[in-house]
Amino acid sequence: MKLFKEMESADYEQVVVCQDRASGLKAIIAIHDTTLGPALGGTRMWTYKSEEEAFEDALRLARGMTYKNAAAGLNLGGGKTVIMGDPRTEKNEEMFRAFGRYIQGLNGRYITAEDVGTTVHDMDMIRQETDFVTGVSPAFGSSGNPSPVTGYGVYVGMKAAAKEAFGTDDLSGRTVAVQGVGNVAYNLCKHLDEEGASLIVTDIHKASVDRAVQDFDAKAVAPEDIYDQEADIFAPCALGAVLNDETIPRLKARVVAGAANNQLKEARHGDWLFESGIVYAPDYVINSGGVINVADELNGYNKDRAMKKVETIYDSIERVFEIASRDNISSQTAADRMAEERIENMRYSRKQFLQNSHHVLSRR
Ligand SMILES: NC(=O)c1ccc[n+]([C@@H]2O[C@H](COP(=O)([O-])OP(=O)(O)OC[C@H]3O[C@@H](n4cnc5c(N)ncnc54)[C@H](O)[C@@H]3O)[C@@H](O)[C@H]2O)c1
Ligand SMILES: CC(C)C[C@H](N)C(=O)O
Repeated sequence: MKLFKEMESADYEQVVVCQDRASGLKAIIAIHDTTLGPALGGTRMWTYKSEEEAFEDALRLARGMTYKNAAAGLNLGGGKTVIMGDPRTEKNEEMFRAFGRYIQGLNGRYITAEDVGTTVHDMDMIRQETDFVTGVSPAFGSSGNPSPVTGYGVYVGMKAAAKEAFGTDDLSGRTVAVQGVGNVAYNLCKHLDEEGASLIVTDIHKASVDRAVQDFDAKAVAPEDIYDQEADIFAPCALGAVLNDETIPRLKARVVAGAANNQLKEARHGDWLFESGIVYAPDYVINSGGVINVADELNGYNKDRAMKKVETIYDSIERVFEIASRDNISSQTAADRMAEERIENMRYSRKQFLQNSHHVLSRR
């Protein structure tokens, strides 16, 4: 990979490579854009096949956070970290503390939180070395694990997408096929089950599938078969790039609405969904509940305030569909326009020099 060329292509600001031999830390912090404020985005720990794959993931996810935070109306830019390693076997306290020190060295340009492979406990270790971490234990006055709130936000956004497709946001009697029943999707399934939806689930970990079958009377299918299910809604809640040349023709669902980041393999797959009449809830809009929740910590966490803001995901999804139908463009392009417009407007309105500018972190 030609790093500078890649950074130039989407105008990334900074990439920080962190290495600590004693703990085994190998981390890449990617900061995409800080026009709106410090870059907030989680830390993913994953067994990447190569360094190149890790860099690509960090860059893509960081850019996604810029759009997510902008579309959610947060005064935050976008960034993300990936740690190379197996989250089940290669974690240790020293690793997260070394990582925390690197974050502290960025002096507030980047704030972290959970993502796939990291937990509240990991954030607590990072917190020992830096002020710039969210999603730590509630005992510290923090919001804790963001996944239940992300799951609730996806549920709220799914209702808005259902309204667009079926004329009603009532999910009772609907069938939802869920790919990956991990932290977020388990919580999503809980809300769907309570509303009376039927669930079809899959996961590469049998224990996760068994839990959903037992708790929600879900039907289990093999990971490869999830795209072919007779369902009203397909909810991708595992990893990215699952909407692609091979899978889109297999979908029977009228709605795609799920938690995973970077669901479209390429931008043209969003156009394809649009042309096929499939209502797609753009990933970074529908899955913004977690970041909305942890961002509230920067003002001193208030759960009611955070949840009220999470409810606005319904309106944001509706707004995206309005723009899409007004301009005859895909929902993904509409969401991008909405986010880019906000960033450009703020870039303009913040152009005056101020000696003591009001910074989100100055309230901490
Ligand atoms: N946790 C959050 O608050 C949050 C916020 C926004 C977005 N997201 C995104 O949502 C997704 C899920 O996050 P999570 O925190 O629930 O992670 P998680 O690791 O708890 O859950 C992901 C699940 O997907 C399963 N999985 C992986 N590959 C699969 C495959 N090919 N087929 C079927 N199942 C597969 C895993 O076994 C796991 O159970 C990720 O893409 C994440 O980036 C999470
Ligand atoms: C809670 C977060 C700051 C990040 C979350 N993993 C996301 O992708 O939105």
